[in-house]
Amino acid sequence: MSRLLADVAVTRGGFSLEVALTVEPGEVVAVLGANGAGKSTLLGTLAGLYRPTRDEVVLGDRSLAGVPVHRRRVGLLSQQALLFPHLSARDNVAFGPRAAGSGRRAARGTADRWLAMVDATALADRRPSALSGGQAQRVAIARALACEPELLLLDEPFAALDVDATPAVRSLLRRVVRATGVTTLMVTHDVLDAVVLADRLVVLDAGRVVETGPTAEVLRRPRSAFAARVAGLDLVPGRSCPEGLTTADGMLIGGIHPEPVAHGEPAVALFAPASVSVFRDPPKGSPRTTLPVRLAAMEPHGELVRLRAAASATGPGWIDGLAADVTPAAVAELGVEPGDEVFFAVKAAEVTVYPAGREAQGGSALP
Ligand SMILES: Nc1ncnc2c1ncn2[C@@H]1O[C@H](COP(=O)(O)OP(=O)(O)OP(=O)(O)O)[C@@H](O)[C@H]1O
Repeated sequence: MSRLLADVAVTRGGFSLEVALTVEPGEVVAVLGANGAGKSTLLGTLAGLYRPTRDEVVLGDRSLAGVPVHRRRVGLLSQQALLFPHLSARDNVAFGPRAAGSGRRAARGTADRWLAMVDATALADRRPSALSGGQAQRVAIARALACEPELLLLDEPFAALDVDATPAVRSLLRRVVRATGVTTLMVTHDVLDAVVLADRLVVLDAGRVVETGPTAEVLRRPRSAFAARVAGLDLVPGRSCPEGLTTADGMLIGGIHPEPVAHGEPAVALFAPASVSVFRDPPKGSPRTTLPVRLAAMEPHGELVRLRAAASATGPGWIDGLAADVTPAAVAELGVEPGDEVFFAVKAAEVTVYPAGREAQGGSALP
């Protein structure tokens, strides 16, 4: 098992990525971030596909600076299985061991072991055109691992699969990654991938790391707006104050401090959308924090309806994306629809205020 130590900088067109990260031996780290945050660029840089301006990458005891793609011992699995169409599943998996110098029989033996590992023994003689998307991706997993990579890079490995195939391939990938103990970095848009597979999350925003931590910790206590959205929580950035948190534009969000935080320090207020009440008029005499919002969208969310807020033209930008989960009956009673101006209200007892993470302080998550 190998540790990955990476400190890379790369530019693509007008975009710049600067990321330092460590993946411990055998650890699975998921990289999350909005579209265009630089996730694929990071993976491609580690795979050796781009020429970085800073290239300090150490895998195990080897520096990968300037090492070409095929000598890195890095396996890359992308959305599409990208199998060689003219080769059987077995020969696809045997291709890497053959290229690394194994004899034909030995490489086929290796391929058969890996196909068994991904429950694809029965598919060994099939060409890719005779495989379903999920079957092809299982073969692609076997092919990536048959090269015995020291680092496995997964670029949205389930994104091209249909919803029925995804859970089985996801749990299979979890099983083989854990069984092999291969150090793994995975890009995903799906929080479920992160929850099922990843020990730790790294959140990218505009080419920089804005948050990192153990998966459960980041989802329970996100410190960046993106991680909060992924975790299904509302997050308001600001600075800690005795009553809760003050936003950059001076609004007070009443909340409790479950752990000591120095007043005036960068902090985030977190609350669950289900604890937000929605009103057409500002509730009078209420001890709640009341936020004027414009309704951007309404969508089903389990038994509830999720109302998504957009900042009004004159209101603060941090309101954008806040959510309230209310019952269908409440929506009918309110008679609201997208575009309406309404009020979100939340009680101080439902809001927790945490110090903002060190990584987040340099990022865009804070004012
Ligand atoms: N071939 C290219 N030439 C120039 N710029 C590029 C190229 N590919 C990507 N970029 C830019 O690099 C930035 C990061 O792209 P990247 O694909 O790494 O983001 P991402 O986080 O993987 O996004 P997504 O979630 O949409 O896949 C984007 O702003 C994009 O416009």
